[in-house]
Amino acid sequence: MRYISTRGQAPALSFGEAMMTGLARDGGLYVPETVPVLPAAEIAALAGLSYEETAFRVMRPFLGDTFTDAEFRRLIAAAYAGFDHAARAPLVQIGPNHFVLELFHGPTLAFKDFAMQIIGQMMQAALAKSGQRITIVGATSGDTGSAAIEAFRGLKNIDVVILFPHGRVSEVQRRQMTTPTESNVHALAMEGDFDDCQARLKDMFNDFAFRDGVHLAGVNSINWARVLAQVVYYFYSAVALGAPGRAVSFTVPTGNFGDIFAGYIARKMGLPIEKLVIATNQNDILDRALRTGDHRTNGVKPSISPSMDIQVSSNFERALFDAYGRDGAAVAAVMDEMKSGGFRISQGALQSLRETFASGRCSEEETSATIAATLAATGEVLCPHSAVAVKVAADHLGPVPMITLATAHPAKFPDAVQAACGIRPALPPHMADLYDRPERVTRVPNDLCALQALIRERIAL
Ligand SMILES: Cc1ncc(COP(=O)(O)O)c(C=O)c1O
Ligand SMILES: N[C@@H](CCOP(=O)(O)O)C(=O)O
Repeated sequence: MRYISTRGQAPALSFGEAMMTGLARDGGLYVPETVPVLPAAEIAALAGLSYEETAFRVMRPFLGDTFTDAEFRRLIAAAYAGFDHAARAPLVQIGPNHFVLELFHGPTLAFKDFAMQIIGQMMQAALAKSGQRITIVGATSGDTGSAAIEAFRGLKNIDVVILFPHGRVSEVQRRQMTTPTESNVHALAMEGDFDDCQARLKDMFNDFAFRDGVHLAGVNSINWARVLAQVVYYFYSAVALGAPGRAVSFTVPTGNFGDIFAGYIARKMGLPIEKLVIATNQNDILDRALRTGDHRTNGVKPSISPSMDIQVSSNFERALFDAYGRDGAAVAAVMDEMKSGGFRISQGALQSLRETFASGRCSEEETSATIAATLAATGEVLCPHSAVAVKVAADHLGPVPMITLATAHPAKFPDAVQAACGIRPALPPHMADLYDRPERVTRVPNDLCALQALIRERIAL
């Protein structure tokens, strides 16, 4: 199994190399050269298996010889041992043909734990073999950062530096990143929005002297391994509802397009997914792009679903790569246009995207109303991101079961949830004293040189 860049100018890599490399050296994203298809009988055989065994069978074909089977099983067991629900990702029915997949039972209460916990295990195993030391730099709109810190805190051979947009994450998210006491954790509150944080992160990857000097690694969904680990729960939930004998659709609250792209990979692997519905908040570039073909930013507007306050969705590039017939030069050209605000998707590419994806947008008022209505009708308390998806899913219900991804625990966004439905969700016991813990954070400008200097100084400590 080899991985190639969406821009066609970087060397093909093995799984292990792609995981440790992050962004391709031509600025593109790694994708599998070919996606392995699971025969229907193998998908049917997933029925009734544990989440861990499902993860082994779904991810194994992508790994090549990076880990032995026994080693990989051990890493998976360790990754999911800290989840507080036996099912790991339970399905809850909220309507006649509508199910919510709860992805917030991991240690930091967001879906990011599903991938970050296994990446943490895999990277540590790889580093134990190579003896290398790395600097992970991550950009976050709130959830990736805390999940990464949780997965890598206290490790001797890894520093984890997280850039988050100052004032644009919830208080719980911020405290999750600023209260860990381990000296290898560095939380940086940057001026600007998430798109600025992600742009500076990509600048760091594209500065080879810096990248090689600090042994830069990435755990954002830039990293193919992140996307792969998220493919598992599409299989796990669809099979629970009758796949491969019965098709399903998914609605996914979308920001950086990593989660829904994992669903796209599951579909390419043979999982019968009728539609993948992109659900956006008022930062609706992807909904506009799919409806009109015009992929153009109009500025990030802060919302009550802050983790989705994104206009430059990194993984959309991976979808465009397929939609443009895997033509790296064409992808590089549209990504170049993106630097000046946007581009028009070609008719052929748009048609191809529409075969798999549908989309919808949810306003702030609709988000709050959905939290209240879902609680009243079902007893389920949704976080604002999950509510965005439930609203959009409701507009796309059809004959096949709809699975809507609930991506974060409502207690991460207590103010928005309380304002919407009157209930202030409590943090679980392991985080009960979060508001009492001292914070450690550095304010930083949106300036590449200043960031690089600070990171060099920190990792020299
Ligand atoms: C709670 C929550 N929901 C949804 C999303 C969107 O996911 P993605 O960026 O993979 O599209 C994010 C951030 O990524 C998130 O933190
Ligand atoms: N919403 C995300 C943004 C980063 O996404 P990633 O999947 O690329 O890590 C967050 O919570 O940080």
